Amino acid sequence: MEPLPPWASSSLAAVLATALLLVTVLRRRRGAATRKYNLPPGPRPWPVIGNLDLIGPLPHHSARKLSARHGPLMSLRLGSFPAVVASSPDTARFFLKTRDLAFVDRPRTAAGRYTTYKCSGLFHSPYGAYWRQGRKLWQAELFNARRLASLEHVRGEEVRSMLSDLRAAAAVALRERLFMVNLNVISRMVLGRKYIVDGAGSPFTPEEFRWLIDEHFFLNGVLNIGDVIPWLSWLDPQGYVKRMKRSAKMFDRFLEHVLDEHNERRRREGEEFVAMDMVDVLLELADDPNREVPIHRDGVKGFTLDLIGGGTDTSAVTVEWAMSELLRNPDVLAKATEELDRVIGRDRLVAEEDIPNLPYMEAVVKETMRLHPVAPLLTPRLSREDVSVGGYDIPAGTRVLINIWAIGRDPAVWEAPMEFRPERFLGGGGGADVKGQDFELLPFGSGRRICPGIGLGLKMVHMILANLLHAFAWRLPDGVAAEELSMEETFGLTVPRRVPLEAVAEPKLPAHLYAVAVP
Ligand code: HEM
Repeated sequence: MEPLPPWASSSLAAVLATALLLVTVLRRRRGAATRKYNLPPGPRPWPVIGNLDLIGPLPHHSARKLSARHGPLMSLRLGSFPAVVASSPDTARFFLKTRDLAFVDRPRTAAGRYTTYKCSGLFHSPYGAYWRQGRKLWQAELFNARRLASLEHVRGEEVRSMLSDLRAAAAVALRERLFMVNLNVISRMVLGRKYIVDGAGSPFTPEEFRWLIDEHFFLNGVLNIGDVIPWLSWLDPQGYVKRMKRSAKMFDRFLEHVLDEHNERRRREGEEFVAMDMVDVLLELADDPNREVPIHRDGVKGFTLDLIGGGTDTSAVTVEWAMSELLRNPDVLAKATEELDRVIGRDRLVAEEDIPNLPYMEAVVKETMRLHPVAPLLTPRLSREDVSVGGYDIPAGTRVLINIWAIGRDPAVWEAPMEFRPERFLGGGGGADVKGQDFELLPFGSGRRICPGIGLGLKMVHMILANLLHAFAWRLPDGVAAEELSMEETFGLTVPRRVPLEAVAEPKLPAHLYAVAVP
């Protein structure tokens, strides 16, 4: 047996070893277990831990290696639960389109229970009337085209503010800037102001708030042993549940403060009240007595957390990967810059309405999402019923992982897949799209659970990346050769670079374009 992966502490390893021994002995006594289902091929599982020993710190890499041996539809056992991994466009299509409804549920996790009000946001919500209503409301009320357009000035102002800050810096660690610009945009769109910067009246200092957000992201991305081996959950061997309860309590204090402030304005303004941000909209929706399923205060807080969680890290991580690839591929960087000079000129910044006129930039974003999807295994689905495919059975209760990272690097699907070549998306209609219809490129997922923030996410990534390239000439710091730039990843709720990218930015536009007055 291989050594246990890093998620296993030594006390946990001792508990598991004892349990493993017991279960093995009991099994021998009972005789070989009868196999009811004809599962897809996969590695033989151990009692108790299943195949957890084969999952390393980068699960999408481990799964790809295993799939190369067992095939594009592979069985695994994750602790107590059966799982399948799809790693070809055809198998992805089967789960996300052909039988989407059978695989639309989510596994229950401690993070959903403790960090988002017993799964009252969309992300962790089980399939059912509450989730269906939530999706409709996101589409119709929060992310409709009119609302997104009406908040364009917020995105523009915050991007400008980031450019202004960058102008004062020489070598920059981009990640923090990218995280902050996205958080500021989301805060203003969702909460009405930038609580992390402008903490006035907030229960936390900006530093505490920043810590809280990091903790929330971290805890939503961990592999919590109690989720896969439920009878060990009472032990909380990694201490994650304790941390989840603590951060949830702190976040709740913050969200209560936000909701109180919003309700206070509604009371004060009475008939004159107009919803200014998404929390206002959510509170109005929660007040509607004709809702199919009531939205309680916890629901408003759960959706708000989803908006902050979904909208911050995803776009920041994508832009950091794009900048890394561009700095490693100077010819691609030169072509993207040339397009910006030609289409925008040097006397203004890039606006959202310019994006459709920048096909090379769009191709750079697609190519980044092919090689560096922020959620390489999408987010786990759960089968709601027994399903058969290609002569194999997938029992109800199976976790489904779609390895879009492996699909993006499959030589059977992509020519020279390891090369960063945006040109593959040019000509002939732009090649595959990212909106869930082309199963070789699924950075936002597909089907009923497709990312509901796709419109905002794409706007943010394009606006930030295009303006970074337009406003500055970029290079790696002295002594760092392009071909030596590390492209290692680290796994969590998203998959960012292991080592944050550092680069040197030299302003190239007239000084007045960097001047801002942001509220
Ligand atoms: C570059 C930006 C983004 C990327 C790459 C991305 C990617 C994803 C992916 C892969 C999923 C899982 C889809 C599936 O299981 O099939 C997802 C779900 C989700 N995303 Fe995004 N996302 C982005 C931006 C956003 C934004 C801006 C928001 C909201 C402000 C958001 C909110 C959500 C939510 C709430 C879900 C869960 C939906 C559900 O389970 O019904 N995302 N996203």
